Amino acid sequence: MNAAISALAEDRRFGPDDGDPMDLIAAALRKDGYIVLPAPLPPAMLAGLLRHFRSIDRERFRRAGIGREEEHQLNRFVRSDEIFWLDSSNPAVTAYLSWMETLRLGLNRRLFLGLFDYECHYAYYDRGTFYKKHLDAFKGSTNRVLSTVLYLTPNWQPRDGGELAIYPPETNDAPSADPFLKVAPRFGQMVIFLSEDFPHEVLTVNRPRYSVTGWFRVNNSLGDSIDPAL
Ligand SMILES: O=C(O)CCC(=O)C(=O)O
Ligand SMILES: [Fe+2]
Repeated sequence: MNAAISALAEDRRFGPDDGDPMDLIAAALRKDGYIVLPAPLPPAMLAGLLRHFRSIDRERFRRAGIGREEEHQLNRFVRSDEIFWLDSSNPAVTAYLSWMETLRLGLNRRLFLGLFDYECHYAYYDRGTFYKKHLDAFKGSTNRVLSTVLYLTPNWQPRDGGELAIYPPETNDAPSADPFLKVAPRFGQMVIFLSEDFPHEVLTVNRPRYSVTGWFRVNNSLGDSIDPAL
């Protein structure tokens, strides 16, 4: 990854209303297509999110599927996490969504991405679960532009597994390569990457893993069809 940004990110916490960090995030996305931010959010927001996450009954989480709504299917060989879609009914989530909204506007201003909205869910990976190598978006067939993952696993240790392995964009010359980066799902760490460009994989988890996964989307509405669905 971009060494300068990584060093700066280690150094201090990023806040989107901090002019500079927003420039750095935009510059990294433009140049590399991804960025890892070790601790962008205030500790109180992280604590509030984890408290909310843990307060939700496991029965309210759904087995995650793959594919878009109409062809939504469960495939436990591909992914075995459970998810809970978020709305703004909880104060910690509202604070998080408002932080992401500031980021959305800042990135639009700098990168002209035309990001239209942000959708996100909690993801719970129990011991033994994983998400095999996949792309979050296929060119031309989705409105997901940027993927974000915020990790909320307290006291994560390397033996706990569940790293996010990120692969280089696939080309015809090099259809499959090794991952070039493994992101630790360490409490408070966030990764942002171009949804269409980077195949990625959640390695097998050895201890319950908590995260918030989300996507900035563009609005592809044409005529009568509203996409994203409201
Ligand atoms: O939790 C992660 O590290 C990535 C999750 C993911 O790839 C997804 O939900 O699409
Ligand atoms: Fe993904």
